[in-house]
Amino acid sequence: MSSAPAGDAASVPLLARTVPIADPGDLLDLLPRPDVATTASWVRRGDGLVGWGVAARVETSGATRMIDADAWWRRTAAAMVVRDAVGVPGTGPVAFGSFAFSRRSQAGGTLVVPRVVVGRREGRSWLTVVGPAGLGPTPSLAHSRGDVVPVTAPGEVTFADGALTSAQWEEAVAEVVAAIRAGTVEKVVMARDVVARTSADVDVRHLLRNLADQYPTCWTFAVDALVGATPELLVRRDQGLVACRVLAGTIQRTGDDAADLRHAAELARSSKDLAEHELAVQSVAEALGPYCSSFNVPDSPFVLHLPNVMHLASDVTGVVDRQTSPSSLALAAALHPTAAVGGTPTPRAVEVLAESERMDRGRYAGPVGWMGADGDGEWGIALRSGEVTGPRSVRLFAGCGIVAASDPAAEVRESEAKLTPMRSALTT
Ligand SMILES: C=C(O[C@H]1C=CC=C(C(=O)O)[C@@H]1O)C(=O)O
Repeated sequence: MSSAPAGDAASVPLLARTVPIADPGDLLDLLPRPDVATTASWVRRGDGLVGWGVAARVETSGATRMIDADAWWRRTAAAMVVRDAVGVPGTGPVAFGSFAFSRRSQAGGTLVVPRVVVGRREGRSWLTVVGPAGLGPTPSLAHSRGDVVPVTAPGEVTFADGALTSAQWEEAVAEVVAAIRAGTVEKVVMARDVVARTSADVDVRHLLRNLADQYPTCWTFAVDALVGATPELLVRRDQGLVACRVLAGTIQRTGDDAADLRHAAELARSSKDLAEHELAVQSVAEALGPYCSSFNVPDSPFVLHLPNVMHLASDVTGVVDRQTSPSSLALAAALHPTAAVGGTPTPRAVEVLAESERMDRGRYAGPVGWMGADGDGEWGIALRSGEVTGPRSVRLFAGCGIVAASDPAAEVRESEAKLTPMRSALTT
């Protein structure tokens, strides 16, 4: 684990000051600079948090990457001087994080405490500034933004195969279907990657703007060079309540509303998709059970409509157990990987996907989100996302739940539909 600059040995304590501000307009429009490494976002339907600059950060790795980050945050937040004049979830010091899908991945995990965070929740807006403790003027948004660099588009974009061509990936899916039919595993989520190259440098704000405009019901995120708009909430802990939005089972949109409504009804009745969905819901319920004093699992899923696809969705809710009181990140660690991104049974499915995909997923399909000093926070699953791997390159990912009834060619089409958000964020 490595941390900077407010690590354990920091001599000057950090001061986090939160002040109420007038409605600042669109949060994403406030981001002052194009740098992906120092820009943070977690925005849905205009509410959420954006941040920039780095007051403190930690890098973790291995099987304990989330638990180590959680412990670091507890120590770091406890050592901070906090002056919070707003006092709602998301005010005071906040850490944004993203974590690798696999404990074996080089990508490990990161928590970043931005220097500046602007938030909005249900009509209230605030500004938090984190820096070395000392007397200073009341934080102001204009001062905190500094010199604003205009947003730029990435120019010409070309897409190339990642680890596998789509034909090779289709073959790999067929082999996994055969393994499932032979009974060695029940469900495996198979992912693929595509590499985008741009003719101009990637400005993370351009991607965030397009994602938020096109997918307003998703959580538009940027943390440590990982960018996306996910429809799936791994876990939210908010004042003692826990919520998860579980997705599994997908059908593509056609653009014809009447046909899409018919397809939505078919999806809600499809035994293949309902079975796939049930495995995902069960995995969440089993992982959450020990941490909740009570929880509710809906009897049947609803159909979530997105511009590119429709999903079977279930909102699982609960009351967090007061005795253990795990933080939102500890809950994310307990839940990850759900059957919606790993498979069933999870340990075997994760082995199969690691062999079959022929790539390191990096932080795709890992937990991404934010957490406050009290442990409340929101962690999504980093789907419909890409990792900015260089000034002009982005690695895009998409995956599909494979069960015995899956058709490999249809899964290739589904993966293309799931790549659409990031492709069009780059090219629009
Ligand atoms: C793994 C992904 O989607 C998951 C989430 C929703 C529906 C899924 C499905 O129907 O296959 C996947 O389990 C992805 O978008 O990369």
